[in-house]
Amino acid sequence: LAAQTMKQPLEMSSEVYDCIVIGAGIQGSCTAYQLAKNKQKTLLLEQFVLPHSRGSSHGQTRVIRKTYEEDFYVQMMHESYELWAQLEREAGVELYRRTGLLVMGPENGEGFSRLKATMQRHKIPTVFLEKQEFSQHIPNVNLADGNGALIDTFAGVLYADRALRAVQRLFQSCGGVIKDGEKVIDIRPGAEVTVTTDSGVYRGRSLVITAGPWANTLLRHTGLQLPLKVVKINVCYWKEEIPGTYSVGQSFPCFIEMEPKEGEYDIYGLPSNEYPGLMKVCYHMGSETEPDERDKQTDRGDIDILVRFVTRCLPGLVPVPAVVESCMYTVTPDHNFVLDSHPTYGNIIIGAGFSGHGFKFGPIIGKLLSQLAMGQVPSHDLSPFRIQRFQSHARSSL
Ligand SMILES: Cc1cc2nc3c(=O)[nH]c(=O)nc-3n(C[C@H](O)[C@H](O)[C@H](O)COP(=O)(O)OP(=O)(O)OC[C@H]3O[C@@H](n4cnc5c(N)ncnc54)[C@H](O)[C@@H]3O)c2cc1C
Ligand SMILES: O=C(O)[C@@H]1CCCCN1
Repeated sequence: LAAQTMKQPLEMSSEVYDCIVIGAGIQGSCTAYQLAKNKQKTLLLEQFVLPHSRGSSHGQTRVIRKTYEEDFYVQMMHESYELWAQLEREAGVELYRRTGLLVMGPENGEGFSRLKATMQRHKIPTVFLEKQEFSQHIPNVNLADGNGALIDTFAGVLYADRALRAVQRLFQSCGGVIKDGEKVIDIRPGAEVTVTTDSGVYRGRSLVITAGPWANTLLRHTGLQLPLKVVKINVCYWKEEIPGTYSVGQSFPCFIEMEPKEGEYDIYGLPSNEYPGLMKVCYHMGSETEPDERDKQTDRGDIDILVRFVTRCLPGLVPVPAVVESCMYTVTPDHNFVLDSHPTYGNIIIGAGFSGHGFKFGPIIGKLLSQLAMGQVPSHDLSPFRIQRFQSHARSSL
């Protein structure tokens, strides 16, 4: 009996991978695919059995847009759109549906003005709507007094779950190995990084950590902690009084309401599509949570804000959420991503802190992290995403 219950030592695989990627969310899966495409022998490790709904990449839809205030995001999105189209061709599935994105925000506010200026500077196809023509273009939406409105005409919806599956399949078809249901429990840095899971030991010449809400849990093994806040998002679906009013079929766009009230975060919505008769409208922030105990977080303050917004602005919806699902954001202090090598170990690459807006960048982030892992010069300027910025932030606030 004693022999039966005795734990076997974990076996070290004789194989040395060019790269090991931890975390098979959208960022890790896209990175692994780029590496395999570049003939790198790549292992993708995932703690849960795939597919799962415990991280940040599950659910049927995400917004894709170029509507950003910052030039660097617009520049990355130019290429990301091309890479999504390439993925659609390679996988033979539709991943993007063009719907347009309506942005409403305080007309003379800083954020909305900056957004308008960036759109014009980059010549993004945009329609600027005057107050008096708004309801003719966008029926069943009340534009708040003092708000301006614009439409990014190439924005739309990404089919998220389908995209994740497609990328993982493409990775495997290039010879990549996925081991799911294997949780990484230790990382030993070195010229060859040793990664221990609950069922095996693996070695890689480089390591990419794309662990979403668990980034800091893993980084602890490397002596690094980032200022990341994990929040639970209540993903709310609202019933249409008349089914189809806000649907993709009726060409209703995605929308963002910037800063609905001073001190509040954005509210955004996607046309009804995945659940016929239900429209997704969410608050762009949530309450802090432990990633392993997400559903212990039961704060509904965000839902109260949404009920007020829906009542005021979307009169064709029943102002009580009909379905509430859960997801998590991993938020940095400036809401910009972390895309960098580890400050001490150059062959450990980190993709983290996607702050609730990273899905649309998946393919370009995959390309950039794979370039870092292969020791190449990244093809976009990564200075806004450096870990170093947090140190100067801390110092300047002293
Ligand atoms: C409600 C909601 C709405 C959003 N809307 C949009 C949108 O409209 N547009 C947009 O662009 N973005 C949007 N986002 C953001 C986007 O979905 C995320 O930025 C993106 O999914 C982050 O992906 P990730 O791969 O970093 O994280 P994750 O998907 O969480 O992947 C990390 C993976 O690492 C695994 N892992 C962690 N620890 C270990 C370990 N020890 N061993 C093995 N595996 C491990 C996890 O299980 C997980 O699968 C939204 C997010 C949410 C939650
Ligand atoms: O990334 C996006 O586009 C969505 C909508 C706006 C808020 C963040 N999430």
